[in-house]
Amino acid sequence: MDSIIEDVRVRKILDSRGNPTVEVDIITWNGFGRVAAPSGASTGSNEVAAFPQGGVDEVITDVEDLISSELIGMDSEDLTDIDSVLKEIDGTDDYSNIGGNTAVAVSMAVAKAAASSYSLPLYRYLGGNFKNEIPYPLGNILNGGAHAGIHAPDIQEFLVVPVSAKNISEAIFANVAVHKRLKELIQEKDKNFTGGKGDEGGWVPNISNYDALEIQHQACEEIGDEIGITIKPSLDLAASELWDSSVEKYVYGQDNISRDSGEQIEYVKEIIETYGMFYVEDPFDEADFDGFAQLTKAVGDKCLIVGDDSFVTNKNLLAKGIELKAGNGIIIKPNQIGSLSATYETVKLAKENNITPIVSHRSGETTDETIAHLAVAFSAPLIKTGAVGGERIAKLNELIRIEEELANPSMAKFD
Ligand SMILES: O=C(O)[C@@H](CO)OP(=O)(O)O
Ligand SMILES: [Mg+2]
Repeated sequence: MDSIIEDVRVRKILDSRGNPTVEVDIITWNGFGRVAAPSGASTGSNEVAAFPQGGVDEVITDVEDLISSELIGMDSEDLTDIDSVLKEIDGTDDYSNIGGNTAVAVSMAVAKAAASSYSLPLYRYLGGNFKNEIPYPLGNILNGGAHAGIHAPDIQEFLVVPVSAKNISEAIFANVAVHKRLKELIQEKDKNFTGGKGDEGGWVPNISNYDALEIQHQACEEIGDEIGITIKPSLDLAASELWDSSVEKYVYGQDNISRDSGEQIEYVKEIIETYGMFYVEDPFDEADFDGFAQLTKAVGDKCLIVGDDSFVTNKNLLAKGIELKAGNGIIIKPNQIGSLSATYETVKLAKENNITPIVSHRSGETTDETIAHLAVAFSAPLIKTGAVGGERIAKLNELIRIEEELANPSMAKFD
């Protein structure tokens, strides 16, 4: 009774890029859940459709009534049933009628409302009482590619992980210390740098990919020595954005260099070895499972090789990746797949096969903090959610609050 859905409200709100997105409220007899959907700029081609053709406005005018008439009276605890109902209402394979962002916001808001109906935080409702591990934050310190303007490095994300931090506060402040130091190092390389930032709050300088890798490494070492924590560099190459199928090459415009698949493998391998990369996401085009497999075989024992656009949080694509050994990590973004139940199934399959799940934000975000709860509930050892910026710190600060609530908190362990 406490968790029966009494009302569903959908509204149009702003995201961090100034684009419209949906926010959903689910009201139960004794609870309330609110979730806003994020959106990507470098999206995988197999992601579900974010919105119907008419965009967020169509969701508000047509879709809201359809959803609320079906969901009112259902029990918010029956999430898999509710996710099936949403799929039925939509009637397509990719949520192109109601929008994957609408579906996922409803799905996650239903889970939050169920948790709230029993006065539980979401991470505990989903993960149970014994959860006590906090994920390490992957902080974004320099932005390039589709998250930045022209003359930025081609590599999309230069990230850092404070792998020996003892608690989340130490971890988060280590990341921002690197972010701050990096600004000083950029100013030495790019005399015209005005302090500009990209979509995820990392700096956007006019420097080469090589220079960016060098100062990323330097900033990690310097801050690590100063505060006594090991901080490791990481990358998201978002290589589908670099792949030009007409010439079958990865095009690095900022460096004026193109690499074929074999050269790309060598290039990424060399970067991992030279800089001691902890984590490398999307080093190849989303369809190049063979490239992923070769790199994983060569350096997968010392670096996480992570699929984002290749897997799009889809358990069937992950199953193919497992079979081909195309990576040892998977990015988890609920809005790529359109429901919390499907997200969970993918996480489960990953864990059963020793594939590390990394819960992640999108480049277009809101101040919604739900993914912080998901990362704890799923026992994901890493969360990728930026280092600075209101929509990024919403998740990081929530992790500080969650850690405070846990009985015997510890940082996550890597298997
Ligand atoms: O590629 C990525 O991993 C993400 C988030 O960092 O970017 P986007 O949301 O633009 O897909
Ligand atoms: Mg990515």
